[in-house]
Amino acid sequence: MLEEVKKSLEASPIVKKGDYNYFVNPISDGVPTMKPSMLRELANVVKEHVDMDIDKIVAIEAMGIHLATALSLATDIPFVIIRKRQYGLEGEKEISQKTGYGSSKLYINDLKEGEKILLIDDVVSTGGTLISTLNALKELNIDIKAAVAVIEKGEGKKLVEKETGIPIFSVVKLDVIDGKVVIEKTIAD
Ligand SMILES: O=P(O)(O)OC[C@H]1O[C@H](OP(=O)(O)OP(=O)(O)O)[C@H](O)[C@@H]1O
Ligand code: HPA
Repeated sequence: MLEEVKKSLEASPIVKKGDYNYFVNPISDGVPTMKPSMLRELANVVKEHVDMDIDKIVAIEAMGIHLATALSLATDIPFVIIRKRQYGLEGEKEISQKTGYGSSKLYINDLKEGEKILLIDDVVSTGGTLISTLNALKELNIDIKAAVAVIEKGEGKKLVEKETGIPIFSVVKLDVIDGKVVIEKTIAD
């Protein structure tokens, strides 16, 4: 199980973004090409391990979108996207997002108080994105039933859990060591 995912991650090229070692992979970048079998397996793993008694899947642009789409098709649960584009719709909430290599704004729309959601993104690294997003969702009184970062890189997941009190489900834990992706564990181990 997850052999294809592990192989693909271990083959990831590493590029520098300043001092940050950024791995490039179909799950986190759509580059190189994503195989449907790998995307399907990831959606099924999340579906099997996470409580799907929710009203909506919520994805973070950009690289949560294909994961949310696959999960939505596997579960018939609708999804909404936290966008990097501002619409100015009534009730829109702006978030400031900071990663290990950049920052931007995110915009939450179409989530109602008390709605049961699963938040999904591709990677948790420094934890900056999930901390600001989960805290904003909490301020909106959204009922966060689960939070998923398919790939856990480094130690940021623990920080997110400490800062938000929300457990993060991840499928693969990895790090970049000596210019290579090293898999530390997967949910199947
Ligand atoms: O834990 P962190 O250090 O915050 O890193 C994780 C975030 O970094 C990436 O987003 P990014 O905004 O770079 O790009 P994307 O538009 O390609 O998803 C990734 O998709 C996560 O959202
Ligand atoms: N690779 C891909 N996506 C990411 C990374 C990375 O190293 N860090 C945060 N998002």
